[in-house]
Amino acid sequence: MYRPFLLHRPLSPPLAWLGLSVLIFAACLVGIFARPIGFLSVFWPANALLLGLLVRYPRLARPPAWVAAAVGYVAADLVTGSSWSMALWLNGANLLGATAGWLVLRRLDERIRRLQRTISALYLLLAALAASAVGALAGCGAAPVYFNSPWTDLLSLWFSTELMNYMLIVPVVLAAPRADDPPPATQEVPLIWRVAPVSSLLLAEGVRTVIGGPGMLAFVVPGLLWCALSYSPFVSSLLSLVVCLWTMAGVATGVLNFTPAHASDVFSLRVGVTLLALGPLAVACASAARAEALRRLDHAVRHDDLTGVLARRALLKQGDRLLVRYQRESTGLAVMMVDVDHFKQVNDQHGHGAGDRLLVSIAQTMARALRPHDALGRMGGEEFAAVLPGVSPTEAQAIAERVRSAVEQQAPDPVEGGPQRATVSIGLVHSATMGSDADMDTLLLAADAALYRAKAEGRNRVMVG
Ligand SMILES: Nc1nc2c(ncn2[C@@H]2O[C@H](COP(=O)(O)OP(=O)(O)OP(=O)(O)O)[C@@H](O)[C@H]2O)c(=O)[nH]1
Repeated sequence: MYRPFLLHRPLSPPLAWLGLSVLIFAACLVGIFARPIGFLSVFWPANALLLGLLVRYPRLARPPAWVAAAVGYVAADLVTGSSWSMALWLNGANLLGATAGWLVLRRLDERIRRLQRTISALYLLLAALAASAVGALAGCGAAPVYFNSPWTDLLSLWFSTELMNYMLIVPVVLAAPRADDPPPATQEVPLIWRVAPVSSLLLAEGVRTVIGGPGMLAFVVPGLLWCALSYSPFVSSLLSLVVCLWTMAGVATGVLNFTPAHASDVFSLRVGVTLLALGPLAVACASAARAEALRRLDHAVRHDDLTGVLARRALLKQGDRLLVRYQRESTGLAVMMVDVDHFKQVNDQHGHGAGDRLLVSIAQTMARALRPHDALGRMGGEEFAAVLPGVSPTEAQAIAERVRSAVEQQAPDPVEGGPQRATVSIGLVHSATMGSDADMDTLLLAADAALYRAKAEGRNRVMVG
């Protein structure tokens, strides 16, 4: 069964704001302890987490969220020994930066925000640029006051660090799976192909450790692209986060054989590494958009566009599959053909629109009366069919009777002047009575013959073939 990564059931807002405060506090502590003494941290996840959560959960983004985040930020600074004035200045800049990014993303269509559109990566870059620029401009004046360094140094350091954090962390928060996501397409991909993309990343890591030099920064790009084509945007952005942070850590510790010659090269390195992640992110978004379009197309092809039940061909295919399986398991299955009685009169007396509405409501009533694993389809016009797997002939008859009675008792058309009552006639056959070599066509023909008799004997009844 598909397990969501993040909780779907929404927390009550006060609890969510409290959680946000605690999360920001913890994220700041992580950033502070990763911070080289007296200067800003390279890894500062708090702002990107705040931006990601505000965009992902619009219900959270109300004034108390900013207050909660501010409490988390300032508390973390105070417990680690910062002065009040420094805590207020730097965290005011943090909040302003995250707010700028939120303003860019907040009104976008949900699918863009959830990285399921090709354009998502560019919007994310725009938001990250805005957030980093605003945060850096608001905070850089603190450099001469608290760090005894020129404000321009802090401007470039803050901007490049923040750009990296936003570009790497926000996609992970936005694309993390939710409980109501459609289950991922179940393609039968052999294990070796599933692990190959991530293995290629590990290989590239090994190769670039040996070769070194500035070009090694891009050695991981083919692996990241392959991952983006093979995995979800969530997994792919998580891998980009790990690879890019590892790149920075590898350069800082000397494991990756490349040392920036000047201070300005550090800025260039950070921005370059960040932008390396943009390509795979764009590919992951485009690939998610394509997968969704294919899913919709497949759904449209397999379902009847008026009633939403299976289309004829899809029902026959599913019936064939079920027949093979349940004949082997010896319980067999039943097939019923259902035809709406005197439907022509509905069209003639109430109009085609009322006829369409009646077909939709009958399909819904039948779907409710059937069991969840029964297959219901529209064969054409006002004729439906259902395949009932794993039932005895007696159980099948009870289900068919339940369907007939549910339609007879369904509420009248809510539109004034619409049809008040509808009934269906049902022809039913069971595979056990048809011989072991009966295929779907044979069962449908027999069910159709039984339906014909149900009509002949007065309609609104079930006849067993
Ligand atoms: N509104 C609507 N009518 C449809 C649709 N498809 C077929 N029909 C109509 O369904 C009617 C079927 O009529 P008949 O085959 O004579 O059957 P009936 O009136 O239901 O009579 P019995 O089946 O003998 O009870 C025709 O008038 C078709 O035009 C549809 O998608 N929407």
